[in-house]
Amino acid sequence: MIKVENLDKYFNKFKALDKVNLRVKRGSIYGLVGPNGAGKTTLIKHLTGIYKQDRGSIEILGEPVYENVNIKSKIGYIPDDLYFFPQYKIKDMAAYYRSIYPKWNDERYKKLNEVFKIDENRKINKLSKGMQKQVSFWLALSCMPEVLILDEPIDGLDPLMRRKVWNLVVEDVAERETTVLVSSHNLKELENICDYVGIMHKGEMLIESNLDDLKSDVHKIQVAYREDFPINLDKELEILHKEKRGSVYLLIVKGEKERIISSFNRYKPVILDILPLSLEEIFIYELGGAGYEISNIIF
Ligand SMILES: Nc1ncnc2c1ncn2[C@@H]1O[C@H](COP(=O)(O)OP(=O)(O)OP(=O)(O)O)[C@@H](O)[C@H]1O
Repeated sequence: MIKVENLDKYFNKFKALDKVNLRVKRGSIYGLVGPNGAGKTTLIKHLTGIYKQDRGSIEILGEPVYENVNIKSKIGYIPDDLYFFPQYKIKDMAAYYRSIYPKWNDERYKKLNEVFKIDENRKINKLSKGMQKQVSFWLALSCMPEVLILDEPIDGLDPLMRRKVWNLVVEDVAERETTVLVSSHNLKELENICDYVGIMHKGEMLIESNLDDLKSDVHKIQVAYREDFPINLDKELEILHKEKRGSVYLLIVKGEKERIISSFNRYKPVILDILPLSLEEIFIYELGGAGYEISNIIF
């Protein structure tokens, strides 16, 4: 559905995207994460046909996006820096969208007014930042997009509205098989809705994976032994992080869960707990492996 291959982008001599690959399946939700300046917005601007790549290819629904009006009309896009025409009321902007998006749906527009309870006669530039974000969702979803591309979409929304918006997105995916790519720094919320995750760093795609696979490959372990920590375990296991808190060791270990448990059990621990890793912890650990300074961050 969305396919990016070996995408390079330069801003003058600065390489903002370096051989980026990305695949998003139809009807799935893909979370794009990465530290500030990683290249998420630059990548998104290629997916929406705003930027032209220097190298590589970008296809949506099997076609290149750049200067492709047909494909662009099937994409709903919420940028991080919203733009509305000055002086436009919501209903004017709706009329504009109606004129350029062939699948615009008036019934849906009216229905969504029950969620986004804002008078359509209000001037958009006079609304608060969060209300403008609501309007952008209202309009984007009324276009009945096949692909929804969201750049920091919940920024500025209150907690209740964030939930409502995520519900709408998930409903859209379930009912219409909409394909969603969303960039966000809110990893807790992404974790609840994403099927796939791509972690970017310094213009590269560090990891692209199914969220469940990503989570089942790394484990957080609390373990205590009567004696010292068995040194053999340091060799047997792929230990990514180890610290001592009182008599308990806290470790991040990569590998198959059953094998890890049996290794720890061989040395008869007095405490052994395996805890799931959150997306936030995976993000921090993976970036640490890529040279991002994480020494002041405690797992
Ligand atoms: N138009 C531009 N001209 C020059 N450099 C740019 C331009 N747009 C982005 N960059 C640079 O490209 C890099 C990636 O920026 P980008 O906005 O894609 O990051 P991001 O991952 O979206 O960051 P954030 O999480 O802070 O929004 C940054 O170093 C940025 O300074």
